[in-house]
Amino acid sequence: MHELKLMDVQKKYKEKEAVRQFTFTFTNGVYGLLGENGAGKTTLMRLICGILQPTNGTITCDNIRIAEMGADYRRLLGYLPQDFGYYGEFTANRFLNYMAALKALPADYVQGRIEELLELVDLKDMKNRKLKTYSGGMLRRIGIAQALLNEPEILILDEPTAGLDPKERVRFRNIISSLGKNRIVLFSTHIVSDVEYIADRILILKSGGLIGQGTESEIMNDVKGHVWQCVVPEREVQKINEKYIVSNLRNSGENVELRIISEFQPMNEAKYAEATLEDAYLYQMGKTPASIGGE
Ligand SMILES: Nc1ncnc2c1ncn2[C@@H]1O[C@H](COP(=O)(O)OP(=O)(O)OP(=O)(O)O)[C@@H](O)[C@H]1O
Repeated sequence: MHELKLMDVQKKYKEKEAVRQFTFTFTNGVYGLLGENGAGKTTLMRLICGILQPTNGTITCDNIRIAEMGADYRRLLGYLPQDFGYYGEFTANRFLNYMAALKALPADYVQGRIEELLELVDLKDMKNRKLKTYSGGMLRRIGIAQALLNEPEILILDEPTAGLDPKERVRFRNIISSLGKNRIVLFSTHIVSDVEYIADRILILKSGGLIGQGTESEIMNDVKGHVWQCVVPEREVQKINEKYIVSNLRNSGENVELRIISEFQPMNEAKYAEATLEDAYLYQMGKTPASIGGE
């Protein structure tokens, strides 16, 4: 088992601070990195993969700086970039063989490994079809398969669910869950339900800073008692929206049913409601970025 440690990691692009004071230690398990577009997820992942160098701070694997480990670190790593490129004219089988050659994997190992991976991502029957005929979900699954060719112990997946339909999301979740048992799996998303159930720990990134982290129940605990439901006339909605975090809003005749996140009862008629992970995320997003660290 490896220990991947980020200590006070900062990445600046000229004046833009894309990642700030990021401190966290990863060990085996599935980590869901949640944040809106532009939060710094891709930058953080590229730093972890050694494609970008931090402006400040250190990234170590088992107490050795990853920059010093070079090829030894790359051997541990599997990466699915957000803008994962593929050749439409290649069949899945040919593409995986090509990627295996780029990774300089031994030929006698490759064919068996490709068969295993095609089985894992449920594309065995499609292996001789050209990638240009694949759906978005199938391409993402082939992307995961190529990242797994070298049996990585650290697997980084940048927005692996982008563009997937609900059925494909479920399939993806099942694949990820099975992978987290004996490696570090870090995947990013801006969709709360992607991290539900499958991430052992959730990391919430806002403006480059880690504003919250924990298991799903730890993250939910923070918002418990702060979620309220009430029905108000439509004309009051705008005022409430300006004052509180409104996590949901549903028209009901002349009135509107609101779900409000607030540490205090927002109005006398407001009733306490059961919190969801979406509420917890919005509650955390209300906080300002500051490094809170974590194990
Ligand atoms: N090469 C670059 N030069 C300058 N600014 C950059 C560069 N790459 C990213 N940024 C900026 O850094 C911030 C973080 O970007 P990043 O791509 O890491 O976020 P993200 O959370 O992955 O977002 P998305 O999901 O939209 O890709 C953004 O404000 C982005 O505009």
